[in-house]
Amino acid sequence: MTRSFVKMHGLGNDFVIFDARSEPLTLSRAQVRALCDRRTGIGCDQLFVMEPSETADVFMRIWNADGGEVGACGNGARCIARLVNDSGRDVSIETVAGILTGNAAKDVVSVDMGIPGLDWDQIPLAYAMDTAELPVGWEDLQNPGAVNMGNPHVVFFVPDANAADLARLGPLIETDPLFPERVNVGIAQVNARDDITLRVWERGAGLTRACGTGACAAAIAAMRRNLADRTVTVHLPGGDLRVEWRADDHVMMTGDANIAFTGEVDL
Ligand SMILES: N[C@@H](CCC[C@H](N)C(=O)O)C(=O)O
Repeated sequence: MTRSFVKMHGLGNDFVIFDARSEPLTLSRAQVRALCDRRTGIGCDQLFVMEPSETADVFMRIWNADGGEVGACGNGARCIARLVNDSGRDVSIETVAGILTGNAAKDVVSVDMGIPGLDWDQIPLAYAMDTAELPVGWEDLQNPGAVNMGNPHVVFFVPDANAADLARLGPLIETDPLFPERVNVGIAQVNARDDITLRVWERGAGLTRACGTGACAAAIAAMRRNLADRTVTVHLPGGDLRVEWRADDHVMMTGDANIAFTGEVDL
C-alpha cells in the first residue's frame, strides 16, 4: 500500500504526517520506528496520523521516533493546525491528552496548550513531593521543577544551558524510577524575566532542535519559582517560541510551522 505523507517541522523539530481522515491507517510500533529512522526511513523526531474526530476538527495521534505513542507534541500541534487550516480560523485538535485549539495565519501559529498539570500524580512522579522544587539532583543538576503539558517534563535551572552534558544525562534522567512514564528533560537558563534559553532531551526521541511542550514546561516552572513573568520568549537551538501563562491558567504557545516536502511511501 502506498500512502502520501507531508514532512513538516517547527523550529527543526521534525515530523512525518499521514492524513487518515478519509482512508484509515493503522501503524505498528515497528513501522513507526522504521519510518522515523533517519538512515533507512523518511526520518523524523515524531510521526503523526490525522484521524477523524467526533469532538474536534481532527484527531492527532502521536508517536515518538522510538515507536512509543504519547499524549502531546507542541511543535507538532502547530504543524497540524497549519495543515488543517492556515487562514486564521481556529482549529480544534483532539489528542490522547485532551483538546487543543490552534490558530494559523500561514506559518505563524498559536496553540492553546491547555492547563498544565502541577501535582505529583499528574506529572506523574513515583511518589508525593513538591513538583515546584523536587529535592533531587543528578550530579551537578539540582532541584528541578516538574510540569505536565499533556506529557511529562522535568526542568533544571542552570547558569549556562549549553554547559550541561545533556546527551549523557538526558537518558539517565529520562529513565529514572522517579518518573514511571519516563520524562522529557529540559535544561533552562533564565536570561531575564521574559527570556529563557532551553535545551531538551526528549523522551523517545533524544536531543531535538526544539520542543514545544518543553518550552511551555520551562516557562511554567520558571514562573512558579518567580524567576519569570507571565509571558516569555524561549530560545531553543532551532529558534524561538513565545509562551504565555494566562490568568485563566491556559498556556498559549506561538511559533512557526513549516512544510519541508511531500512524498509517497510504501507501507
Ligand atoms: N516534540 C514535542 C514533544 C514530543 C513528545 C515527547 N517526546 C514525549 O515523549 O512526551 C513537542 O514539541 O512538544
